[in-house]
Amino acid sequence: MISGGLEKWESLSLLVIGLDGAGKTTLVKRLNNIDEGQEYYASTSFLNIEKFTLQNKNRPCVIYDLSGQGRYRKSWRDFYAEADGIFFIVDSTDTERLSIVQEMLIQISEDPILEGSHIPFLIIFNKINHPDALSSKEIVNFIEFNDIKFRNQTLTWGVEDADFATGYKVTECLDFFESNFRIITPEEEFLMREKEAQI
Ligand SMILES: Nc1nc2c(ncn2[C@@H]2O[C@H](COP(=O)(O)OP(=O)(O)OP(=O)(O)O)[C@@H](O)[C@H]2O)c(=O)[nH]1
Ligand SMILES: [Mg+2]
Repeated sequence: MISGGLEKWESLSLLVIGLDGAGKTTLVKRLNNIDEGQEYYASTSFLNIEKFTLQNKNRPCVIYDLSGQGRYRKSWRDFYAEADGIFFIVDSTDTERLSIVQEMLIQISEDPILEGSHIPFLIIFNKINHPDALSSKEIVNFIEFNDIKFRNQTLTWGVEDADFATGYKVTECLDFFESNFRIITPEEEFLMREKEAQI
């Protein structure tokens, strides 16, 4: 049965965060190349909003590309509640700031706004083709990813390496989002309410 809930399906929100210089805007630019004719309708120094279309299901998506500069990082959380998925981009060559990356990820995994949330949260090790890049395995170990995952056990965590400058693994990153985002349909909501009433 087609439900009224489909309206919400029409546009998904993808939040892209990570330290300054990680490659967030590069990803957004690349998405626009992939999907020509995208309308650009807002950009400020803190927030760059673009539209693109998820290829597999032809579903429109709004991407929120936030600035990663220190003074803006506290404002990332203002966008968590509305996000259908989050990409956290890491510069794999920026070994000196991996401890800051770890700190930011710990904060996110403990953030009450994301408590109980099931949205996909993909950590992307970008610039992987650069000669100075650490391997994804090395970064996973350094940031103690298992410990981070343990702090929030409902989010749909994932890791991926990528190289947005060349387009390597862009599709895989989007596939992770597309396969794991989840919107509760009115039918599911109805069933959940029924279950609650029975308890
Ligand atoms: N070698 C290499 N360089 C990349 C890659 N992705 C991005 N860059 C470069 O890294 C620099 C920073 O990229 P941006 O996309 O502007 O970084 P950002 O995450 O948007 O940074 P802020 O907006 O400051 O938070 C640019 O010079 C990019 O060209 C990559 O995969 N490989
Ligand atoms: Mg940027």
